[in-house]
Formats: sequence, C-alpha cells, structure tokens
Amino acid sequence: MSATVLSGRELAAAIRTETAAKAAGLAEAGTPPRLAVVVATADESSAWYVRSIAKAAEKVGITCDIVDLGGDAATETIRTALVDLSADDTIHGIILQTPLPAGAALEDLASAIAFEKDVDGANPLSLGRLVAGLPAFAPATAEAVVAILDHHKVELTGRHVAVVGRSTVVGKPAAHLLLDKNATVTVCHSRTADLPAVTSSADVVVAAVGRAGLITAEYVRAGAIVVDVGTNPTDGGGLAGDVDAVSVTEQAGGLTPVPGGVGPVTTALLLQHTVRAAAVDR
Ligand SMILES: Nc1nc(=O)c2c([nH]1)NC[C@@H]1CN(c3ccc(C(=O)N[C@@H](CCC(=O)O)C(=O)O)cc3)C=[N+]21
Repeated sequence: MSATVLSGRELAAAIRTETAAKAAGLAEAGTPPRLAVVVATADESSAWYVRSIAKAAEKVGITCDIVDLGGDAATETIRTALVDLSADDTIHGIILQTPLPAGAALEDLASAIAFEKDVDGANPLSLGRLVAGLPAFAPATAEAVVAILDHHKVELTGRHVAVVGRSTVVGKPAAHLLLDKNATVTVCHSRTADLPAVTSSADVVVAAVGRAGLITAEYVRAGAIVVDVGTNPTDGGGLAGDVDAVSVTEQAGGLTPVPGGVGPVTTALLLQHTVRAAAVDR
C-alpha cells in the first residue's frame, strides 16, 4: 500500500484565483497591491522561493520588488531597508527572507517591519498576537501546513500532531495554529529523546527540520498523515523534503509531496496576505 498524495497545487491555484480577483479590484480602485521581498542571503532554497514569489505575483497582478542587499549585508543596512519600506505608502507587504547573514537575527530585525505590512508574520508583535488568538498575519509556511490538511479534510480535533522543528518561521507558529484546530500538539527538536518513538505515536507528523530525508518509515505510525515542509537543495539543483518519501509512503496514510505540496500553498498564501494588507484602511 502506498500513501495518498496530498497535493498542494489545486489549493494554491484556488487561492491565486481569489487573490487575482481582489488584486484587480484594488488596482481599479487606485491601490495596485505591491509586495517587497528583502533578500540578504545567497541561500539556494531562498533564491528559488524569491523567483517563485516574483513569478506568481506577476501572474495575479501584484507588483513585486526584490530588494537584494547581498549575502553579507550589515544588520543596520537591513534594518534601514525595512524601516524605509514600512514608511512607503505604495508598499503593502514586506517579507524578509531567511536565512540571514551571520550576526543578524530575524527575531530582532523583524520588529522593523510595520505590523500592517508583516505578511509573513515575522514581527514579534504578529507572533504574539497569533499566540493570543488576535488578528495578525501568520507565517505563510506555518499557515500552509494547516491549510493543506484542511483542504484534504484531515480531522485535527482531538488528534495527536507531532511537529518536528521549532523554528520561529515554521515549527513554533505551526504548533499554535494546530492547537487552535484543537489538536494535541507535541513539538519535537534536535534534543528530543527517542524522536521516532514520539513521532510514531502521532496521528499527524509535520516535518520542518531542514534535513533531507530525516523522516523514514520508522518515524511514522501505520496510516498516519505526514506533512513535509522541507525544501532542502539537492546537488542536482532540485529540492528534497525532510521526508524520505520512498520509505514513508509504505507506512503513511497520506503524504504531502515535495515539490507540489506545502511549497506552492506557501507562495499563494503570501500573495493572499499582500492583497489583504492592501485592502485595509485605504
Ligand atoms: N522569511 C521566510 N519565509 C519563508 O517562508 C521562507 C524563507 N524566509 N526563506 C526560504 C524558505 C524556502 N521557502 C520555500 C517556499 C516554497 C517553495 C516551493 O514552492 N517549492 C516548490 C519546488 C520547486 C522545485 O522543485 O524546485 C514546491 O514545493 O513545489 C520552496 C521554498 C520558503 N522560505
């Protein structure tokens, strides 16, 4: 038996269609939506994401400015760029790509992104409001995890979800969004003792560690749902997930693919957030 493939492509297309309609309405009303992507890394996975945001934005009618500060940009250079974009009335959304140059911390810099323009939910204010259940943009990748499960009608109430990874961009916010869906959430990480024992007791496993192929069949209970958030660059120029799909598909009930799973939904949600940001108080 092999696991059902839980694709993200159809959901992503539906989000883009809805977003394109809203973008057209905003442009007609004199507020063409505009997103700034601030890049200060030479990381390949990030470069791929930036190109995909730019392409998808153009297709749905959002202007996308790539502000490339170089992989060795100083913290203050990045902060100044974020402050300037925050003050620019023609910009509605701002995303700061990770990873950042050595010495720069997202948790610190993201405070310079105006809350209303924080479409990837990186500002600690957005994260705090997310935890408190108040309106804020959630980090797009974390939201994509919940959206893809919802799209494929995976029940979360009362289920045990193991999130592997505790990053500020994915693991931690995803855990809170899953809690809001009434799941019982265990957050695992590199220091978790006997990780396979923990994950194989879960109904749903969310892999967000950034290590290609870490999750094998041994980590998964028969019939469990596995969400692969990994986007690890491979030698051949492709992307590999955190899940060893060949191994896990024999054990899991459902598995999100890489490519074509969480990734496209992430990009679509970022654009959806941008039109929402453009629609507010203008
Ligand atoms: N602040 C911040 N937020 C992020 O969300 C963030 C980031 N920084 N830095 C870089 C990583 C990477 N990332 C990806 C998202 C989608 C795909 C994606 O759509 N990938 C295609 C695969 C394309 C291929 O096969 O090459 C897919 O999954 O179908 C990839 C990578 C978001 N990231």
